[in-house]
Formats: sequence, structure tokens, C-alpha cells
Amino acid sequence: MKIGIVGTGNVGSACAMAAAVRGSAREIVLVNRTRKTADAVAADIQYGTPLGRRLDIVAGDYDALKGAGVVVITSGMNEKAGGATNRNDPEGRLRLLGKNAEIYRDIVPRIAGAAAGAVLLVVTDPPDPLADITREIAGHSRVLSAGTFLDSLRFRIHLGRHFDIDPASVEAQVVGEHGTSQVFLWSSARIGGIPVPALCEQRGEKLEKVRPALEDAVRYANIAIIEGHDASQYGIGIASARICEIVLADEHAIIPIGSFQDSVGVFLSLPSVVGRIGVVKTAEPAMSDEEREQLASSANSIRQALDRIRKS
Ligand SMILES: NC(=O)c1ccc[n+]([C@@H]2O[C@H](COP(=O)([O-])OP(=O)(O)OC[C@H]3O[C@@H](n4cnc5c(N)ncnc54)[C@H](O)[C@@H]3O)[C@@H](O)[C@H]2O)c1
Repeated sequence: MKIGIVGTGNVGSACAMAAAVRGSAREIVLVNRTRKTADAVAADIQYGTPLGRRLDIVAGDYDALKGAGVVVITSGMNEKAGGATNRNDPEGRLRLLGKNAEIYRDIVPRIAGAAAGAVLLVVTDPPDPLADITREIAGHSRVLSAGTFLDSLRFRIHLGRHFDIDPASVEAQVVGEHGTSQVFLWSSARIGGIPVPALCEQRGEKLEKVRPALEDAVRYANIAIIEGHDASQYGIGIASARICEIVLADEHAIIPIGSFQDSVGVFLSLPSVVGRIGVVKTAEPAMSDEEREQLASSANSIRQALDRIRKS
């Protein structure tokens, strides 16, 4: 049970830390452009491991990824460095695609060559079109975009806060792009089996009044974090570690996550059964007409961003 993590900046280090603390694997290998950084992160985390489950965490070159069941790719420019922190910019994280696609064209052949049997989990922004590029280069379909798994957790947190309920008991999903065009499935959001719109009514609230602020808090959560702390890293670290666990244990858990959708020709997130081969099956959730239209428009945003860099 081995996890590879490529890139040991803020996000890669947080993924490693979360996987170590959660006991997600027996072995973690860290690969970074600057080996010294990967060595340092591995050593730092290793010193805490006698307090948890047995773990070997080491740094290595790409060939050390051999035998990994899953490789988390976090290399690339982040939102702050790439100027993607303006809430009024509809492009959002898609602004980072040109630069990060260049980096992916360089590193994915090496990752896919070394970790031939692994599921590749794309975390770098924007993860959906980068997963497309990864799939093309790797030549197989065991590719996931971290997608809206984290956005869905954020949605559950904010709904839990609003209704004063443990977010673990909130069922709610964000689908589509991990970006500004993401789609909130209000029509199927439930707490204790009660639809969220009905819960609002019970409290004398109008859903249309609750929606904008709550959606903005989720859609721009990364920007709010970056305004206080330079990079968003810990939430995605925990979310990525959980995805690795699902893959390594072939759990067949169902979570919102990005995979290639034949029907629209791009990667985007839908609730999906995840196991050792990546996405085993995608479920089409119940959606209102409005949500369905938003999902089509989200697919368009991703497609247009890919078209722009393929033409350039
Ligand atoms: N999917 C998500 O939910 C999510 C959440 C937070 C951040 N992110 C994204 O994760 C990525 C990493 O963010 P970060 O804060 O860790 O950035 P960072 O600047 O801290 O780290 C960048 C990493 O990329 C590597 N890198 C940079 N240029 C490279 C190149 N040319 N070749 C090989 N490696 C290179 C660096 O060595 C470093 O390991 C960003 O794209 C960020 O936007 C995604």
C-alpha cells in the first residue's frame, strides 16, 4: 500500500501530512523538482510516525514511484502566484491552465512511466482540464481529478453551520468544475432525510435568500483562505488522503470526484463509485432543470479552456 506524492510545496506537504496522520498507507514516496525539499518534508513527518501506524515516508526520484497504487500530483503554480484570486474573474483557476499544462507535459510522462499501474490523482489547479491532459499523456483512464470533493465538503460545512448540525450528517454535493462554474445541488441536499429547501421553509427562511452568500463562501473559499494564509492546503490535503484510501482499499465508496465524461467530452465531477481502478461507475444525480443547465455550462467552460490552450 504505497502512495506517491509529486510536488512538495504547500499542498503536497499537506497531502503527505494528512496521509501520515490518517494512516492512509504503509509507504509514502515524495518526489519534488528540488530533491532537498522532498528530503526535508519526508524527514520532518517521519519523526512523528512512531506515534501512529507503521509508516515509511521517503523522498525519491520519479523511479521511486514504482509500485504505488495511487500518485497524487500537486506540482504547479498556485492561485496566489498565478493571479487567480479575484472573485470577479469568471475564469478563476482556469487562468492557471497554460502554465500548469506546460509543467504537466514535462512531468506526467515521467510519472506514468514509473508508476505504470497507479491511479493518477490530479490536484494541481485547474484539476479538470489538467486531468484531461494527464489522461492523454498517460494513455490510460486511471486518472482522477480531485474535482469537487473538497467543494462538497465545504458545502456540507457551511450548511451544517447554517442549521447548527454536524456536517458529517449533512448530505450535499457540488458537481461540475472545481472552479467558478461549479454547480450546487440544492434540490437533493438533505439533513436527516429532510430536503434543505424544506428545512429553510420550516425556519421561515427563503432558500433564495440563503443561497447566494452560502454559495459564495464555498465557491471562493480558496480565496478567503489565501487572503489570510497565502495558500489553501490543509483541506485538500485531508480530502486527497481520503481519496487515496478509497483507491488503495478498493472501497467502492461513492463521492463527488472528477473523471472523464464521455457525454460531454471533458473531465468534470459527478458522484462516482471509486476503487482501485479509479472511477468504477458514475451516477447521474437527480437534478432540477436549472442545475442541469448549469452543469452543461460548467462542461462548456472546461471545454473552452482546453480548446484555448490546444490552439495556442
Ligand atoms: N484541487 C484543489 O482543491 C487544490 C487546492 C489547493 C491548491 N491547489 C493547487 O495545487 C497546486 C500547488 O499549490 P501549492 O500551494 O502547493 O504551490 P507551491 O508553490 O507551494 O508548490 C508548487 C510545487 O510545484 C512544483 N513545481 C513548480 N514548478 C514546477 C516545474 N516547472 N516542474 C516541476 N515541479 C514544479 C514545486 O517544486 C512545488 O513542489 C496549485 O496549482 C494550487 O492552485 C489545488
